[in-house]
Amino acid sequence: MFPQRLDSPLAYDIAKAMRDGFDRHYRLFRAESARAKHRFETADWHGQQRAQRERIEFYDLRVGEAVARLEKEFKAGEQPMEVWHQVKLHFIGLLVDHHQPELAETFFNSVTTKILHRAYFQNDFIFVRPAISTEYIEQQGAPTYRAYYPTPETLPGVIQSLLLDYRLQGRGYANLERDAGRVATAILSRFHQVKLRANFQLQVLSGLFYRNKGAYVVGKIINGFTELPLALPILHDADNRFYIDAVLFGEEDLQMLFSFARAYFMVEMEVPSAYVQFLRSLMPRKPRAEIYNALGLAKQGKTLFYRDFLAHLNYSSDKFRSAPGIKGMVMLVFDLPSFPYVFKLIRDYYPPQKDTTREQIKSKYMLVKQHDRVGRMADTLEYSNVGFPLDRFEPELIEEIKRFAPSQLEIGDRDGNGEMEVVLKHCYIERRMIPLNIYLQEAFDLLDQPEHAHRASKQLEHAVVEYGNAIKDMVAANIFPGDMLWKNFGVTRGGKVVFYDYDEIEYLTDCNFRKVPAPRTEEEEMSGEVWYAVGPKDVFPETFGPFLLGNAAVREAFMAHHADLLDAAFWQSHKERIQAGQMLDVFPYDEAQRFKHVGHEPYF
Ligand SMILES: Nc1ncnc2c1ncn2[C@@H]1O[C@H](COP(=O)(O)OP(=O)(O)OP(=O)(O)O)[C@@H](O)[C@H]1O
Repeated sequence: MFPQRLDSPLAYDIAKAMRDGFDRHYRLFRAESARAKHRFETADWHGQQRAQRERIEFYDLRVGEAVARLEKEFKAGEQPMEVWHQVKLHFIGLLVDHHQPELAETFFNSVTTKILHRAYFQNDFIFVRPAISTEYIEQQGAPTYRAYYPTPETLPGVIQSLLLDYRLQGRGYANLERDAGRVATAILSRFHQVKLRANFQLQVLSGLFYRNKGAYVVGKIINGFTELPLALPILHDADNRFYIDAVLFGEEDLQMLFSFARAYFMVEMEVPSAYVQFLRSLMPRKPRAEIYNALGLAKQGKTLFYRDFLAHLNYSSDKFRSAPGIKGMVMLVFDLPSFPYVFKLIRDYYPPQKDTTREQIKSKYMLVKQHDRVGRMADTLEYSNVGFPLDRFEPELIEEIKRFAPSQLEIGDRDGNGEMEVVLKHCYIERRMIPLNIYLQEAFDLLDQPEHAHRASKQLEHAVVEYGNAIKDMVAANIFPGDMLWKNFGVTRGGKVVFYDYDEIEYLTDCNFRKVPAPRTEEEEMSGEVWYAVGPKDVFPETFGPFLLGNAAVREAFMAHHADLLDAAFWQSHKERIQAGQMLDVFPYDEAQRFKHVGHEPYF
């Protein structure tokens, strides 16, 4: 019910305290993101990763502080409905000229739902959809992007200015002229058969995107009606001078850079919605939720994801079902065929070989969230008490949840609107992929059909090579996947192989990689059992083969490219490298795209 009067000073004070709470959050978030520049300039790679990890916690800390303040100063939880109606309206008023109104609304929802009791948890009090528009928000003197208007002749010079406009301090570019020339050559070779139009221009976001050991210029080239997305990775050479490593062009390359399987960027932004709008023009198929996530604004990502999900439910009629593939021993996984995500519940009981607990599993998922995911570990969104319409579930799936995760399930009319809901106490949501075992099986099936055999053998080889590359990228980032069976990996739309089963994941540096000892007696040799003592963190890489390489074609491809994964020395040497403090680059683009491999010299 819309209040007739806005006359409660208390409601105003509560709204104001909420906005102050949000402003404090964004100030700290932004300051931490801004410090990424200095860490990049000074090659503080460990600091960069630590900050990426720690920034994830900021939101919950600030929500907790705001809740405590509202309870202490205003006894907010005891205020009647009339006051809360007015709080929301005052809050809207306070956001009129705000530069992050969508984030502030989400913050309001987080704080409000923590304070109001479940019976009160009504959509009237929170922002079910945005109240304030994010269109055309501008800050004087701090434009979201910069535009440059070169001709083919001035392009190298313009690119030099474009790079210098980021005002990176430190040891400077090793050879700015060379790099600008290479970038200009790459751009002109993309446009050499087309007429350059009067509006030919480069637009680049005014903040650099920092992650791990890289900083990225992100923008687009416009010519006539064509727009070509562009990104330039800036790295350090051995003398800590900067250089441009490659030019990434087009939506696919940008999607790789912004993949859900990578750590979040640090970007200093006054108006995040304007960044999202610009990035969306580069990757129109990427949901806004994922773009907010990639920018480190995970709570906004979650909010938008849930809104998209509810909208999708309204415009679809299929049913939630158990996900295709081999069932998990610790996770119960389901999906909605028309929706490209899976939902994962932790089971209440695990078979004896899974010596774990709900808390341990959650901590492994948290480890992955905070770690550099190197393009090989899917990000997860974590939800509590999430509701789904009961009539959209296959009855078998409800039975499965009742049987294997009863503690997580509640069925009832939570909103009192006459519609029965399935409420799941805790679940993870992640991008759906094709499980690698299914992908391989499809290839095996086709191998027997002469007209498809060639394509199938290529598919198979690609999958096996990518699988090994995925493991090696994780190794580079100090991750031992634990359970390396095919079924624990998925194939993305872009053909990348990504890991998604985290319950046995360990830091590589915590594992003990060993060779199987030589048998001392004939009985030991013949026993067929593990006769040697095995510590809890011992790993015997040479024993992986029998589980993975039963199929001859798979074995051949694997041994040709990744035989080193079966050798304890390979793992041990990486462990020692990491222990010595070295951090490897895992580039979000193909090795072949790097300038050092691109043969042609610049035109200039
Ligand atoms: N992101 C995903 N996309 C598609 N299918 C998935 C995804 N995540 C999980 N699955 C399916 O659900 C199954 C179980 O998932 P997961 O491996 O996470 O569970 P688990 O209980 O940890 O498995 P395990 O028994 O190997 O420990 C997978 O084998 C796969 O078939």
